[in-house]
Amino acid sequence: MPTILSRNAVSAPGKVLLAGGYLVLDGEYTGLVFGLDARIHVHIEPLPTSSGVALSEIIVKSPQFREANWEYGYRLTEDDGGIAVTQLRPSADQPLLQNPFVETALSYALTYISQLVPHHLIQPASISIIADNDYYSQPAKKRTSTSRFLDFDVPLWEAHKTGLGSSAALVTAFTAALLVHYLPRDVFDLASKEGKQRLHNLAQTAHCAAQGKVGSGFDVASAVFGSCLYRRFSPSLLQSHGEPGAYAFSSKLKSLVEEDEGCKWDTEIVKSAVEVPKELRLVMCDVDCGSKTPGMVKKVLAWRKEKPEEANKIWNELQKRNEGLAAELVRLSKENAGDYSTLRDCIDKIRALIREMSKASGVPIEPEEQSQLLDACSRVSGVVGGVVPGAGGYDAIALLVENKPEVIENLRTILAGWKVNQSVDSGAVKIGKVSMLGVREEMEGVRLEDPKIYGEWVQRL
Ligand SMILES: Nc1ncnc2c1ncn2[C@@H]1O[C@H](COP(=O)(O)OP(=O)(O)OP(=O)(O)O)[C@@H](O)[C@H]1O
Ligand SMILES: C[C@@](O)(CCOP(=O)(O)O)CC(=O)O
Repeated sequence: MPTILSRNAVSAPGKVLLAGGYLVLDGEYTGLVFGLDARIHVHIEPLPTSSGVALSEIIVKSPQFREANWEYGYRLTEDDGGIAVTQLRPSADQPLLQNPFVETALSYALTYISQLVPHHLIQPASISIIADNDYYSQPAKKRTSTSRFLDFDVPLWEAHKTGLGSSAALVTAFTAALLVHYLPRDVFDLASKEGKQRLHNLAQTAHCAAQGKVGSGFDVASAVFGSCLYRRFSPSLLQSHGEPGAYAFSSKLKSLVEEDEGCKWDTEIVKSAVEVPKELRLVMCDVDCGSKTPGMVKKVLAWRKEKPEEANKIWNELQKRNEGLAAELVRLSKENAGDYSTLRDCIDKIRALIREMSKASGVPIEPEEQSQLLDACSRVSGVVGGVVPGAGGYDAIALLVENKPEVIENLRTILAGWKVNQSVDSGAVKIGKVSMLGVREEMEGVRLEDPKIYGEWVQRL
């Protein structure tokens, strides 16, 4: 039996953008983002060459899902082009199922690593991705399981994602696991401020490349740093580093990660501005309808470009109310006042402005059906209030509630029979069920994990 030299495991939290959706795309504004205690975990261990794999091969799998195995060959390219990653076909008769987030994160991380250690030290590895259950609406048959990590027993593309930011948490944890695995601690230390900053820069760059667009990056920032008040980086930072295999890509990526001259990241992360009083908790509810966020973003930005005065008046007022919400949460955390009337008023004013933006832009950010759901929840004793998080639409609601079992139970009763009707373009009506997720806010960002917690999910070689 080959000796396993070293195992490493890292996890990164999911996210909820409680305030600042759309505004956070513009560096003039901020977003209030909370990390969640639903994490994406990545376990990595050496793949002994005695297991019959090629000298430069990395195997990635998501054992909770079917057909979720990806095998990659990797090689150093010429002209400083970095590490080229090629997905290997398991067998001639099997289709090649790609995972752009895994493949891109692998290529970017190995390219950066190859700048810091000799190529021959980048040995074969086996990587397992394991997700906490709330990232996907688990099918009823799996609901009763007491296992911390469910076997979803479906391919990934059949899993209903719940909007907790799986790709951002995945790319962050995956990138961190590779850096921890291949770099000595005196070169990269995940626990250090510098280490987290370099991870942030690399994960943001890889995540944007994998998704093919440069969003605000709030989700990767909260995956790295945890709950924070977030101001985005300048999109121009990611305009000139090229792609793996291109001339000098490797040096450009290293400069971007290590913030050499001309590559300074202007992201602002303020942790102290974000707290939830210990008497309250965040409750996330998944609505299994679904809105197309990219289309909504495009339409809102088009409205702002066409009517800048109208839009900026709403956005500037929203920014003030969002800052007020964050400040009230911090005040309540310090004073333990127990009087949530001001907090409820902050939430109500933010919702009114979001509805005004919905009407002005013609985008259903807080559609009537979601307003009715939020109002019904807010009438439950102990519920302070709630919003449509992030881009809004029909996907989800986020509530701030008193952390008492009876409040959660009363809320669950209201939600059990609730249906959200979403009119779709064809005129049909999609009916969405509402389910309360088990997640709550968590302040901590990316962290090392004890590999033992994965038990049978990591098949020992
Ligand atoms: N457990 C997993 N294992 C491997 N890849 C995963 C896993 N979970 C998510 N992914 C990858 O992330 C992609 C989802 O990213 P996408 O940008 O579509 O949604 P998202 O906004 O990140 O998701 P969410 O709905 O969780 O907020 C999946 O298509 C898959 O490639
Ligand atoms: C609309 C936007 O501001 C937030 C989207 O948030 P979410 O993916 O709906 O949680 C887009 C972005 O910030 O990238």
